[in-house]
Amino acid sequence: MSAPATQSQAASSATPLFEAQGVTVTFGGLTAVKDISLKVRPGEIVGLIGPNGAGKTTLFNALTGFVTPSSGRVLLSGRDITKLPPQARARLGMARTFQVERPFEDLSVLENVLVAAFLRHSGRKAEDSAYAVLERVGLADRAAQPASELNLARRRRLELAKVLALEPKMLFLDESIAGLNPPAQAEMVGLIRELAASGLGIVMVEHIMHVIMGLSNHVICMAFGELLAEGDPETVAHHPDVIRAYLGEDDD
Ligand SMILES: Nc1ncnc2c1ncn2[C@@H]1O[C@H](COP(=O)(O)OP(=O)(O)OP(=O)(O)O)[C@@H](O)[C@H]1O
Repeated sequence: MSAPATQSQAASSATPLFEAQGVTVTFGGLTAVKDISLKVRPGEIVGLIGPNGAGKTTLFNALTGFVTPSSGRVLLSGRDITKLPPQARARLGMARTFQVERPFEDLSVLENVLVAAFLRHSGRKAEDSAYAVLERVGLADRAAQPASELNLARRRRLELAKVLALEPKMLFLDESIAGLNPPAQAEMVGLIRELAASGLGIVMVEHIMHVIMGLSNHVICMAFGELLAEGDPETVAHHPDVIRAYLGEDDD
C-alpha cells in the first residue's frame, strides 16, 4: 500500500469501472428517470433506494441494457456501451440478477450454472468453473438436486451463481435479499460483501433499508425519477428529503 501508484494504476483508478452520465428514460409523456449519474469503482457497492415508483427499476434496466435511455451515456471501463444490448454487455463483463429468479426448473443446480459457465469456457474448464461458483455461494452440496426443489434462499443463491459463472467485473443485483428470513438475509449480505472484497463493482436495488445502508459505500436515493440525495449511507439516511420521502412507507 505504501508504494507509489504506477501511472497505469493511477489511470485505472481515475476511470471508474462503470459510469452513468445524465441518464434519462421517458415512456411516452412520463419521465421515469431524469438525469441520473453514478460511478462505481472495483470493490465498491452502490445502493439505489427510493419509494415505490421512484424509478429504480427503470434506471437499473437502463444501466443493464434492458431499456434504452432517451438521453445520457453508460460507460464500462470508459467505453460507451449505451446502445449495447444485454448479451453484448455480458460479454464485456456485466451481469445482472432478476427480482424474480428464473432457473431452469427441470435442470440440476449444477446444470443451471453450467449453462452460464459454457458461455465463458468449454468442456472440463466450464465444469470446474461451475463447481467453483457453487462452492463460492454455498450450494456445492446441492449440485445434483433439481432447481425446482430449492427453497427461496437457495434459489436466490443459484440466481447469483448463474451470473457469477459469467465471470463479471460489474454485478447488478435486483432485490436479492428482500423476502428472505433474517438468517438467509445475513448469509446473502456476507456473500455480497465477499464479492465486493474480491474486486467486483456492484450496483444493488434493495428495499430493506438497514441492509442497503449496511452494505453500500455510496447510496443514491431517487424520488419521482429524480435524484433526491446521494452520499455515504449515514448522510443519506439523515437527509431530511429522504426522511420525508419515506414517511408512511413501510420499508422493512
Ligand atoms: N415500460 C413502462 N412503460 C410505461 N411506464 C413505465 C414502464 N416501466 C415503468 N414505468 C413507470 O415509471 C415509473 C417508475 O417505475 P419503476 O418501476 O422504475 O420504479 P421503482 O422505483 O422501481 O418502483 P418499485 O420500488 O415499486 O419497484 C412508474 O411511474 C412506472 O409506472
